[in-house]
Amino acid sequence: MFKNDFVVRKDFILENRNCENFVVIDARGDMLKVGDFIYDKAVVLDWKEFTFLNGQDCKYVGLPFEKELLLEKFSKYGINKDSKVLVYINTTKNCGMGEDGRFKFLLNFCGIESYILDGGVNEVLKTEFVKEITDESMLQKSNIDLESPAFLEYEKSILTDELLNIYKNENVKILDVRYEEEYKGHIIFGEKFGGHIKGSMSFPYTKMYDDEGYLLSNEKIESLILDKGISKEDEIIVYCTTGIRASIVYEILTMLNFKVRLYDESFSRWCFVGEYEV
Ligand SMILES: O=S(=O)([O-])[S-]
Repeated sequence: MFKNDFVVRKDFILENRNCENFVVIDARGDMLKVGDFIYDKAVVLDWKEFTFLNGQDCKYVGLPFEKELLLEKFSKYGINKDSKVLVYINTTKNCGMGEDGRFKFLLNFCGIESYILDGGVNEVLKTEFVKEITDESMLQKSNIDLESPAFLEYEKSILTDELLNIYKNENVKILDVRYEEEYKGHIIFGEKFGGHIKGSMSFPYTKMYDDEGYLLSNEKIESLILDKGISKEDEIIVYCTTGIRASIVYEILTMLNFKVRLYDESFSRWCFVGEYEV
């Protein structure tokens, strides 16, 4: 079992259910469909609403908006600085893509206390506080913002220009966390080319989970990273296609005290400007 104060299971829901400032996000967003079950008091959110998506040749695509704007967007859903937020998605077995990590990343950035539900929807179902989406009117489409600029946040993220300067350094370890077939050249999510950043190593985010979609233990995940020849002194850069899968890897490796930054412009942008290989 993965142990961290910010990775919780169903008991956390039961303990906090009646707290006024407790908000549960179902991060499946636009992927939800009729017949799905959600936590009965869940706020359904889609990561795209909180992410810059409108850059030419994918420039800055995947970066968050600036903090004040994110706070304004979250506040429309009853989430503010005093909230205690739990995020869940489908387990990886059912195609969860790390959206829980993405929201945690964004909420941390805004200074909002946030937690990831290990086991995702499985754990929600165990609480029995669920409701079924019975018709289309219960589904909402996310409000995509194509006007606001990206926030170029350097502390947790690395931008393309810096990565171009350091990606060949020996102590910089770049992890491609997409599916292995994408690393090997298969295009699933529309990047310009197949393949991976030259010199990067494949570490599909799904490796962090067991068959039921629960995170492996701290020791197991740590040894998967150490086995790649990466130490706690190395600088790790994680990337995927738009920064979603990489966000959950970023969050978990940060909890394990690795030095990690997120390349959220991702392989989509790298294809236009950087060296790649198949
Ligand atoms: O998860 S993703 O951003 O690579 S589509």
